[in-house]
Order: sequence, then C-alpha cells, then structure tokens
Amino acid sequence: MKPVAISCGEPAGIGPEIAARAWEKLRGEIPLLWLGDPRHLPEALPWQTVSGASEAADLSGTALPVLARDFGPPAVPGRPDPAHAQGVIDAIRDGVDLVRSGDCSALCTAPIHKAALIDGANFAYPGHTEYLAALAGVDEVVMMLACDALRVVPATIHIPLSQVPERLTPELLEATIRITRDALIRDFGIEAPRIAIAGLNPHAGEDGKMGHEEIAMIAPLMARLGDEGFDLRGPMSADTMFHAGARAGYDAAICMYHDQALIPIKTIDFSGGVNVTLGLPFIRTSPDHGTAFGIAGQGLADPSSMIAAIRMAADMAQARGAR
Ligand SMILES: NC(=O)C1=CN([C@@H]2O[C@H](COP(=O)(O)OP(=O)(O)OC[C@H]3O[C@@H](n4cnc5c(N)ncnc54)[C@H](O)[C@@H]3O)[C@@H](O)[C@H]2O)C=CC1
Ligand SMILES: NCC(=O)COP(=O)(O)O
Repeated sequence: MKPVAISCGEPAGIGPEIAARAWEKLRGEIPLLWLGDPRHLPEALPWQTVSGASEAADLSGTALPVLARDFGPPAVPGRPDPAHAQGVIDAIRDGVDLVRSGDCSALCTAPIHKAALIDGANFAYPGHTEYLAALAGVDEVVMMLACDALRVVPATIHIPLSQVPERLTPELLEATIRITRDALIRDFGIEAPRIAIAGLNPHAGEDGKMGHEEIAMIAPLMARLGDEGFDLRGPMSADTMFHAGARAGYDAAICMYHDQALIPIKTIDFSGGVNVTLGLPFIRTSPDHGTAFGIAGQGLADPSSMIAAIRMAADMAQARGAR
C-alpha cells in the first residue's frame, strides 16, 4: 500500500505528538509519511528522513518516515509562532502534490491554527477545506464529520452566523446534497443513502411561523431531488434529530451551519470523530479536534481521532482501488 501522507499541522499544538502516537499504533498496519520539521516531533520517537514516498513504505514499520522541511525557529508548546506559518502551509501543499501524483494514497491533515497562518503568511482561507478546494481547482467541496454513530455535513462552514441565511442558497444546498450522496455510495459503501435535512429555524420553521427558509427553499429543493430518486427526509427540527432513535433513520444529516452539525457529533464521540472532505479529486481526512494548545507537549493528547482519521483515509483509498 502507498503511504498515507500526514501534514504536520500547527507545531505548537498537539499535531506532531498525535501523529507520533498514531504511527506507534499503526506501524504494522498502514505506512505513513510525515511532512514537517522533525524537530517538532516528540524526542523519544524513532523517525528517519526520506527523499520521497517510495522509501516510506518499507521504513514505516521501524521508524516514522519524514519528508523534512526547516521551519526556522523551534516550536514552543501552546505558543503558536507566525514564523512557522509558511512551513505549515507548504506541508499541506506537499501532501496534496504527493497524493495527486499517486505517490501517496491519501492525505491526513493535523490541525492548524488559522490565526497564526493568517498572521504569518496571509493565509487566505478559513481552513483546510477551502485551501484544498483551491489547490484542487474545484468550486464545491463538502465537509463531513463522521463517527460510528453519526455522519453530519454543515452546508455552510466557517462564516459568521449572521451570514448563514444569505449564503444558504438552493444551489449550495443542492451541490452539498449531491456531493454527500455520491460519497456515501462511493466511499462508505451505502447503496441507497438516506439523507436527513435539518431545518434552519427552530422547529424547522413551525409551518412558517418561526422562519420561512424551510417552506421557501429547503422543501421545494427536497421535492425536486426526490423526483430524481434521492431519499431525503425532513426538513427536520435540529433539536430532535440527533438522539439514537432518530439517527437510526438516516445515513447522514445535512445541517445548515457549522455548530448545528458539529455540536452533536463532538458530543456523541469527540475522540472517534473524523473530518473528511468530500468532492476533492483525492482523499483527505483529519481528526475532528483542534490544536489543543492547553495540553500540547505534555503527553496528554488522545490520538484516537487521528488514528481513526488515518484508518478512514486508508479504507477510502482501498475502496477507490488506490492502494
Ligand atoms: N482541522 C483543523 O485544522 C482544526 C483546527 N482547529 C483549530 O484549533 C484551534 C483550537 O480550537 P478549539 O476550539 O480550542 O478546539 P480544540 O479541539 O483544540 O480543543 C477543545 C478542547 O478539547 C481538548 N482536546 C482537543 N483535542 C484533544 C485530544 N486529542 N486529546 C485530549 N484533549 C483534546 C482541548 O484540550 C480543549 O479542552 C483553533 O485555532 C481552531 O481553528 C479546530 C478544529 C479543527
Ligand atoms: N470546525 C472544523 C474545522 O475547523 C476543520 O476545518 P478544516 O481545517 O478541516 O477546513
């Protein structure tokens, strides 16, 4: 199998240590290639620089293969340094190049601190999702967070809540539903996906008494896609669609904004959730959490979500025949 590339993420966060812990767990199972400055890895970790992905597969059983870059100043846990910003961005871009060339099977990204990238390198994107879409030259990508118990998709992502109603267009919602359905079939092996659609407003608008987006936009779009054969359920009240009984009725939930989607999944399974970008011409996953500055460098970080993200990336690569 071709290695899964892992971009380092924010060096002052927990990214390097959870990658190291993930390598310890997966070393006999999935070859890895870490992209970053090896001075940021935990001291006791066996690692070795390589010049390309082809050297990583054999090495990965005994040491973490590293495609090394010099980020300049050393990292201080918990204190992000804008001087590292370009190195962090370059590691993501290296990962994309390696996956697009076929040298790596998938990309798994460790968490970034968006503010440090903006301050240090004028990073023009609110997150990986939008940066990866730009690198890939695609207009529409979808963020899905997935764990064993739930898959959620925020239709709008990193924008202020006040902008959600205007950004929530039928076109955006339709593209989100189509990309999600395609991915459920292709990457998750679900032949006839059942997709729940959340309302935007309390009680899904209460028949127009608490908001009109459900009647004016969401329901008509659902009816049109239903005529095409899509199995769509809703618009559902967001407050009652995530308990266990409700979750049994769908394979993924499309939500209208970031917190509507991410609060339930991070509450149900913070350590097992995986962030996966759908609609890219390559595979990208990530842990569902952030940089966790408060515990960085202390050996306290739980690597479970990183491990789940790498496993999901490898499984998706296998499903696509890209191993
Ligand atoms: N994919 C990415 O690049 C993501 C990046 N972020 C970034 O991370 C930064 C911090 O965001 P926060 O909202 O504070 O979320 P966070 O996920 O970093 O931390 C939230 C809480 O969970 C704990 N936590 C997180 N991961 C943990 C782990 N693996 N083991 C044990 N405890 C863990 C933290 O210590 C903290 O108490 C922000 O700059 C944000 O933009 C956040 C989410 C995803
Ligand atoms: N809240 C999820 C998050 O910030 C992940 O964003 P991305 O970096 O994967 O686009």
